Amino acid sequence: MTNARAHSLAMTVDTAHAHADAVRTATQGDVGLPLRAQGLTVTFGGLTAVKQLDLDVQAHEIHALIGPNGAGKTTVVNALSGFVRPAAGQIWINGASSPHWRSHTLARAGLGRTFQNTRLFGSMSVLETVLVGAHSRFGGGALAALLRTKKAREQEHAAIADAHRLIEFVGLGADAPAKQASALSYGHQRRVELARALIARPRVLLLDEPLAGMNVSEKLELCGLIRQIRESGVAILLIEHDMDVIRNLADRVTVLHFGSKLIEGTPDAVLAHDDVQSAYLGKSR
Ligand SMILES: Nc1ncnc2c1ncn2[C@@H]1O[C@H](COP(=O)(O)OP(=O)(O)OP(=O)(O)O)[C@@H](O)[C@H]1O
Repeated sequence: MTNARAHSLAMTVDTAHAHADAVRTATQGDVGLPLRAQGLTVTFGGLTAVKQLDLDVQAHEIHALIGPNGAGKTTVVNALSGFVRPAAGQIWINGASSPHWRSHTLARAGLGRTFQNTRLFGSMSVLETVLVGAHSRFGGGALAALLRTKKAREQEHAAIADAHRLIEFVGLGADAPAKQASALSYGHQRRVELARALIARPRVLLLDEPLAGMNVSEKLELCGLIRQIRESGVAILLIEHDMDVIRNLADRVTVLHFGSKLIEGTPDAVLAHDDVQSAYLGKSR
């Protein structure tokens, strides 16, 4: 990595520090759940896309968020990850809440995400792309980066070592770090995205349709990887349309319908429920 790139990486960290107080002064939730949302409401003009949603993601669980097209799933993930400002409601990450969550303060509090469509930057290598995700971890700020302090150098070395480890963990080959990320196959790009999210050491990871566009064997492999991520201690909120994947992967399922929670429970119980059959699967009772 060039010095200029290392500096810009560390500079972005300083912005996160500017908002750290918001997290530090946050009210402590009464629970240390990786993620809790209460009364979450998101509006777009006259449309209420998410209504009064209560959602908990427990430690070590894969929690699936399902529902028909337009039910509000992506909007929930966008609100939970600071990309959309909720009209109402409160979000706790690891028991901490803030009235002003932004994506970088959420990341520092322990929340990571991937996107419905891969977002990899033009000419960056896999290693550089993954390192972009590390900025929320760094301390020291812009001055330390400019002065190339010992601490800044140590953090950079630790992040690079972590990036290599994670690139291997997500199943990319030994030659992957130097490759251009955007030139990889679609399935491999999704793995790069996972490594980029994991390097921030999240306690909860929001995955928006991580298996979309994959063939059956790619899906199976990625399901295995998602399980490994859960086993490594990261709780997961997963948006997914494939019911076989839900049955296979999820510990708990929340069904959204017109922005509200229809039902929550185990995959078998939820998918067998009459309301889900009619509302989500389009079957008549
Ligand atoms: N930025 C926006 N501006 C206006 N309306 C929006 C915006 N984003 C989402 N919506 C609307 O909010 C509702 C919920 O959309 P959302 O994308 O969250 O649903 P979804 O359950 O993720 O759907 P899908 O399964 O098709 O991805 C829809 O009616 C959608 O048109």
